[in-house]
Amino acid sequence: MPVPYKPEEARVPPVLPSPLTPVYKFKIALCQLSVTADKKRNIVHAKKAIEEVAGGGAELVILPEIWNSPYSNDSFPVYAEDIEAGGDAAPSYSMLSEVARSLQITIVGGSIPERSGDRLYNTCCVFGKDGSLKGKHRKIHLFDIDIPGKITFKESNTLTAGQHPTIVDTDVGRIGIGICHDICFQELAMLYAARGAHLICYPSAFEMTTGPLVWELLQRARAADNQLFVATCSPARDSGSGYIAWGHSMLVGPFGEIIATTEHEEAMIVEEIDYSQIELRRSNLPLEKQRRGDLYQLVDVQRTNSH
Ligand SMILES: NC(=O)CC(=O)C(=O)O
Repeated sequence: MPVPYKPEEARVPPVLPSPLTPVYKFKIALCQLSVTADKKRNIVHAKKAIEEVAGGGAELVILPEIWNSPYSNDSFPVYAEDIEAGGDAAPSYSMLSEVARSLQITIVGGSIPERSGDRLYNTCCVFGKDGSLKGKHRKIHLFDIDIPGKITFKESNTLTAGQHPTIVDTDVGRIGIGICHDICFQELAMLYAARGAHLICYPSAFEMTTGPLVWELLQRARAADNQLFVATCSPARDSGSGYIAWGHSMLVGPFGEIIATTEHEEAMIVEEIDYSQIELRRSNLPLEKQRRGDLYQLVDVQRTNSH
């Protein structure tokens, strides 16, 4: 006898009730920053950029992956900050907290190398309008790649992978966080959607081989498959650096449509997000109801384990 299909059973319900009404508009900013080997300059530069976009009305600001340091295994240990210690041990982290508080905005603080005991992580901190740390995402999927003649890079030579998905309730909606290579894993985005995310932010640094191939494709797929907003933010391209970023930071809507994008130079985008588009898309094309939970299921392993 086939098991009867009940769509409501296939859905992993959100952990928390959604904090927002379905209609909610605000401005998001993507700061595609130039990054140098001078950490102090990078911090001052990022602060200025955040002030500039907040002046343009941004209530949520996203920075790039590894914005305070060159993207290299040699640099990660040198530029790493002890986020738990804070203060002088974490100047990039402290600046973000302070500027979120003084400007009363939410910041998805890109990522920085984090030192915790004898381990290093690639870590994104999310700050609320009061400057408090709302969430900390350690990159779950490390970027190890070997395409001979094109790119060979192994983050796992120095970094340890994070162990937890990160979803944060903020004044500008429920936000799932991934860092760059995390975008390649659809299950993570599905999990965030199932937990009620309105937006997934991926601070990123795609490079010159993967960038032209899959960067736009992955962002649009994550947004369209899950019918939510996706925002990415890359460093600006520096052709003289050891790791050359693709750039092309992007905001994608729940139809998979590109709302705004940069080229590869330093650039700031300030653009409106309207969360009512999520409801509209989901009523136009109710993927959640059409999903065949009798044939396949998303398993939320950590929720399952903790219950
Ligand atoms: N920094 C990264 O994780 C880069 C990446 O994922 C890529 O494909 O490029």
